Amino acid sequence: MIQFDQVSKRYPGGHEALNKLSFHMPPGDMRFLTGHSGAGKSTLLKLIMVMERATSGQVLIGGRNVSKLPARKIPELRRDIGVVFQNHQLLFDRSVFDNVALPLIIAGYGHRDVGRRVRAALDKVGLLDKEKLNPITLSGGEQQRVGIARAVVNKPALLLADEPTGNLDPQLSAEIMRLFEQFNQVGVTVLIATHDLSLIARMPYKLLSLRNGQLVNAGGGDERE
Ligand SMILES: Nc1ncnc2c1ncn2[C@@H]1O[C@H](COP(=O)(O)OP(=O)(O)OP(=O)(O)O)[C@@H](O)[C@H]1O
Repeated sequence: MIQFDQVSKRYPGGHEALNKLSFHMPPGDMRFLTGHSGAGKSTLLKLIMVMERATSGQVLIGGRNVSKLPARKIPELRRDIGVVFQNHQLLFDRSVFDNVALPLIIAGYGHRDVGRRVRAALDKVGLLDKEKLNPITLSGGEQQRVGIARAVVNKPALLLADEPTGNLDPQLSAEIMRLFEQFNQVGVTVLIATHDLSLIARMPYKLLSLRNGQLVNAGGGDERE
């Protein structure tokens, strides 16, 4: 599903954020991406979403080499990738329903399909009864669940998350992780960048650990094994 071959990323200004990174994550896998602040976690996720381009090496997503993907093909790729951010980036001038519906409306789904899919996504994250509310009235954990519903409403094969529990207490963080596990159990490939080592210590998933732009567990194995 995700394959990096000797991928380096140098930002303008000369900083090398990633250095000859190689790993393979098969479809249906769930992994945590860890590393110190500035290690390159967000850069790695941005290369998968083609928000940034590799300076050298190849990034393959679902067998497609996205390093050279023409700009006009990027929206099609992104439709198959759900993304969850730490600050969830919800729009506070519209309802929970409308926030979750946004990716479907952009993709051109009809009214009936939108309603069906949005309610299915809200049901999965336990927020079906909150669809009419403005997300500003929800708790931090609930807002993050709206963000997750929006990320999965398109039924993406790949779900990426960048510090999705950064603002949440340990109990809410564990609930959010359980949601990611549920999506993984139905076949979604899941990659979660996190600083929260205590949260993931008891979870049975492999780590991709970065240090200064390099994998410290090269080959994609689990450094805890
Ligand atoms: N647009 C950019 N221009 C220049 N340098 C950048 C840019 N984005 C990131 N960097 C640099 O690349 C390195 C890796 O950054 P990145 O955001 O990938 O790290 P991270 O592991 O996600 O860190 P954090 O946990 O703090 O979010 C850092 O040194 C950062 O300053």
